[in-house]
Amino acid sequence: MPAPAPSAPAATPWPAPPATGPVDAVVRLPGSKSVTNRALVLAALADAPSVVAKPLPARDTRLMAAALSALGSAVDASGEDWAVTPGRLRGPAAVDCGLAGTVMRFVPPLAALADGTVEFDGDERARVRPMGGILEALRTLGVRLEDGGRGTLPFTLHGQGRVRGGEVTIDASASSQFVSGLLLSGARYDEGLTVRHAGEPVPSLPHIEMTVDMLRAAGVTVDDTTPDVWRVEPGPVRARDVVVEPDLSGAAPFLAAALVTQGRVVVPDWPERTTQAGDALRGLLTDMGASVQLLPEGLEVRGTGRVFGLDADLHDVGELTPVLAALAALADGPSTLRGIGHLRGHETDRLTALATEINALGGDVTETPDSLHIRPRPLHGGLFGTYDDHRLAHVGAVLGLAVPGVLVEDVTTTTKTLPDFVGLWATLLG
Ligand SMILES: O=C(O)C1=C[C@@H](OP(=O)(O)O)[C@@H](O)[C@H](O)C1
Ligand SMILES: C=C(OP(=O)(O)O)C(=O)O
Repeated sequence: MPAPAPSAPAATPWPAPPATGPVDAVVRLPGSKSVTNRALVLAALADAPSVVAKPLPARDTRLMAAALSALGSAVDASGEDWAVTPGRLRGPAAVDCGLAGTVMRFVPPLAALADGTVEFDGDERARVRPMGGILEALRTLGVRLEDGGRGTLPFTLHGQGRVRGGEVTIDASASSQFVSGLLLSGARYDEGLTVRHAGEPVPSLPHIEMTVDMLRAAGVTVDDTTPDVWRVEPGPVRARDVVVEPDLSGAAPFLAAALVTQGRVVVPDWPERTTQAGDALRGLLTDMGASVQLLPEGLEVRGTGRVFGLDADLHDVGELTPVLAALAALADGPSTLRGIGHLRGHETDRLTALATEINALGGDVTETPDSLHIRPRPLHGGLFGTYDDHRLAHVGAVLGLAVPGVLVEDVTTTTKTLPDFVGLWATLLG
């Protein structure tokens, strides 16, 4: 087993800058994590070389590039666009998943096609993220795996160079990434793959739609006509150059700043149509009182002076919860964010982390197993814990716009999905 990364020395807390007036900024965001990591996996499985243009150059995507390189592809991630030349999938290899759900759920089904042993591990916190759906499915498909009976990282996978495929039934209520991961590699299994979900509803369905869309664009036949059943036919994955859309979920803290400061923020290149969960921000921020317009120059969000409380089911777009919770804590009225029990298996238990940290600044947040109730109260400064979670750092930054003295415990957690959050935040504030 590769040794887990040594724990980093304690970070120096980052003083979240208070806004001195309404923000008025154009914020250009790097590529979507979800699109980049799907594009990289598909490029490594493809029948010829391809280019992933405008990828996200951040920790999660660099870990994906490293994993695919370790398994036999040539991934040149040295430039602005990344070139992928697929190679014969092979072990022995060691895959560091970091804290990336996309790496820990998308790479094992691909590694099952490799010839040789592949060892998977990740950060300490990655070792408690749910993996059951992927590990059980691979075992059902005849892939030999050793996980010490834990059902989580670390584990060793013994690839045989091929997977017969067929049909698996899994419980994907903990993460849509179980389904996405299996579908992404399924066309390369001898008989293709049918994935059936049995259990509580699958979260983050737009992310599965993104997987299906990107597979179809690569020439794979996918049937998703029956709810909770997805079928990928066996066949080649066609090489195709992809231009990655900006990361719309990563836009959340910047757009939130427009509401908090009664300012204006424009995010260029916001796609007219997309499967990214972050697109739901248009409706959600409107519900919270913003004026939101898709203009030729990008998505424009203006604060109107009011921040309404929000009552919303975020089951499909859970990754937006942290920043919406920050806004809710600063709103004019109470909020209920529902359908988000699965966030307890994200980078950290986000429901407990959000309640604990907002309350530590004087807030009034209560959690149920799958929701947060947020009643705004005057907040005060203090240390805002980040739990290695990029989106918790975003929350500290948004609160810090309105509350003097917020210290974000470890702002470097943001490098999971943004190479330079602090720099972009400084641009935002002028
Ligand atoms: O497939 C993806 O790219 C993602 C799926 C979602 O995961 P869950 O279904 O585990 O929530 C989302 O929260 C995560 O940020 C990215
Ligand atoms: C849940 C998230 O990430 P991951 O891809 O690691 O699951 C997230 O980015 O909010």
